[in-house]
Amino acid sequence: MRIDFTKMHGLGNDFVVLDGRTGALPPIDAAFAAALADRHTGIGCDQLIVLAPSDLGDFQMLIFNADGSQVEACGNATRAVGLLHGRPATIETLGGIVSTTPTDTGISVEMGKPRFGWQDIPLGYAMDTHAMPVAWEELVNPIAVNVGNPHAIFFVEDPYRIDMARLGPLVENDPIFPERVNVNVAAVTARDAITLRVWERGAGLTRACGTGACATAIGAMKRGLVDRKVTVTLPGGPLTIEWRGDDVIVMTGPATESFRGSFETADYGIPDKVPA
Ligand SMILES: N[C@@H](CCC[C@H](N)C(=O)O)C(=O)O
Repeated sequence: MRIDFTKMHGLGNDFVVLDGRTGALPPIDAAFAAALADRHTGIGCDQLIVLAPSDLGDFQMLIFNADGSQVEACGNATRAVGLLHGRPATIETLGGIVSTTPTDTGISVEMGKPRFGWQDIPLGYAMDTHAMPVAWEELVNPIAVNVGNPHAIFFVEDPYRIDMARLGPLVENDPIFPERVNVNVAAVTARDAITLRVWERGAGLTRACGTGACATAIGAMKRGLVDRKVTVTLPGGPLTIEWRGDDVIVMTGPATESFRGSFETADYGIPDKVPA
């Protein structure tokens, strides 16, 4: 079976998008997602995005990390899919309903409301996620913010001096985070500016992470370090994040289509059979 795909990115965080809104796709499992995402033997991407019909929104967006794990939210992919759709959309995700609107300055996304609180950890007690008394070498005292998916945010002097390739996986896979976690290292440089690098759960160091930018901005606001609207600059470029008075996070930034193509499912070990 031949399947069309669109290769897209948001600030260099790249996606393969499969559109199953009108025609059926074969079942997508973790092995298929990881095979497509492989940069040497597949198409290559940080996340595989699958669009499907929805009863709750205009359509549904399924998100798979490069390691094949299925996750709840992806900010950059939401902008990319908003661009693909070409007009305002409400999108069902595992993390909730998000909505996208094309604007003069890019695609704007209402990401929903952040969640904090207490996290039950496998050590037999609950921990306040606003200021977790834990450390991984120089990464200390994170705030954990859930914006559909889970993030730990560490405020540091210079994110580019942190050895993310070594410390990222240590934090991501620590049993204190039962669902694993996205690891953000951030420096507040002004009341409206943050510099950020993200080690993504299931994908490693990416050029940008939209939900990471949202969670980090909210974490900094919660700690009183910045105002309610900030520019978060990632290695791939800037995003604007606003925490509105109604508690909803709004992210605005660019999205780009790189190219379109098609592949044979048999080349990825997928049987030539579409569910009825
Ligand atoms: N790149 C994304 C986040 C993708 C999911 C994340 N790695 C997770 O496991 O939660 C973004 O732009 O938000």
